[in-house]
Amino acid sequence: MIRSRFSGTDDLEFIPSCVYDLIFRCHPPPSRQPIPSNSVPTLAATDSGASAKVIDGKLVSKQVKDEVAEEIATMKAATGHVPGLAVILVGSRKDSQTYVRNKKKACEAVGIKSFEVNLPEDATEEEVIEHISEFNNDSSVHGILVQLPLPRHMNEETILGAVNIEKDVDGFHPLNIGRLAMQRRYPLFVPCTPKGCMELLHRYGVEIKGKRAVVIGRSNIVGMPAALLLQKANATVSIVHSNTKNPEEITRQADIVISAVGVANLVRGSWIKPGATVIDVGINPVDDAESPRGYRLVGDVCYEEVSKIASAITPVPGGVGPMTIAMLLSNTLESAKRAYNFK
Ligand SMILES: Nc1nc(=O)c2c([nH]1)NC[C@@H]1CN(c3ccc(C(=O)N[C@@H](CCC(=O)O)C(=O)O)cc3)C=[N+]21
Ligand SMILES: [Mg+2]
Repeated sequence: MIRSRFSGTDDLEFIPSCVYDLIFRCHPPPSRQPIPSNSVPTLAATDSGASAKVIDGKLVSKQVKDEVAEEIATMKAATGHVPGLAVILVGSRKDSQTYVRNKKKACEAVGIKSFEVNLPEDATEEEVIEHISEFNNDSSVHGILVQLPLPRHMNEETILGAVNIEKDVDGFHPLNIGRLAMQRRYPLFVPCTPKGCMELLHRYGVEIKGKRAVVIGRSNIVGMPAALLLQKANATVSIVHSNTKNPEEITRQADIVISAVGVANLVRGSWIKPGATVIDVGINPVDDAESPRGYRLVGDVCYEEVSKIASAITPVPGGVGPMTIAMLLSNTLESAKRAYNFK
């Protein structure tokens, strides 16, 4: 054990030297994939009164999945190996079960082997960590995802910190987050939802450098990493949160808005600068007797109003959600490529 250079931060007071190397070694920046020839068309500015271009997350996620599937086939032919993703689900939340089932299906569709562990709500932290350790030591597993939220008696940071950072395809390990926050440093993995937002901006040709961006929400899994990614892409970034005095006024300055707060229809037309690009991460259930499930999903953004003012907007569903899963598959492939030294 060696002393870390972070004084006063208890969590990082003692860290193994191999981890220390990983923090301070400058990991090469991820290679930018070229925009494929079958890519979505570049956005054109819309006239006032016209409606915004729809940023189609379903379409882009399909493109990403096709690219991932093709690379996996090539890797399998060359190395004999396929990527493996392990998902750990604790408890029996219906929404979490649905997400995990969808992830499993998505893995199968692209050729990723999936592993699943289901633990009861009253499982102990130690049990969860035991399973994580097993997957850490299993060379056929390249990605480990602990479905969130965890039951309340568990310490999220302890559990996420037990994942080998080289298999942390969610990008939630404190060391991967730390590197995301550092200048000229790169994490081994970027969290899937904010990465999906950036991928949408990239594939739709939205310029980020020098632009004003506002992120609404500061969660560990979306808002905070989204703000860091936008800043790394050279935007000027503000974060609007529950204590912000004038959220509407600040958001109206933005060329790019990413909203991730979980409040249905919070962002009204009056919050948006004409021509801005709006990425809606919210997935909020609202009662709807006509829908087969008894509810439907709406975003944080009042689509009716904002789509008349923005130049581009993601729908809910069919926007960021499908991209989250596509980025998870892409991160898992990247991890396997690193493990087998396959370029
Ligand atoms: N360790 C961990 N990693 C996660 O990435 C993670 C998590 N925990 N916990 C929950 C959130 C949420 N999340 C979504 C994934 C896909 C859709 C998605 O595909 N949504 C579809 C619709 C889904 C529907 O219709 O029910 C859409 O927006 O079009 C949404 C949300 C991943 N999360
Ligand atoms: Mg994620």
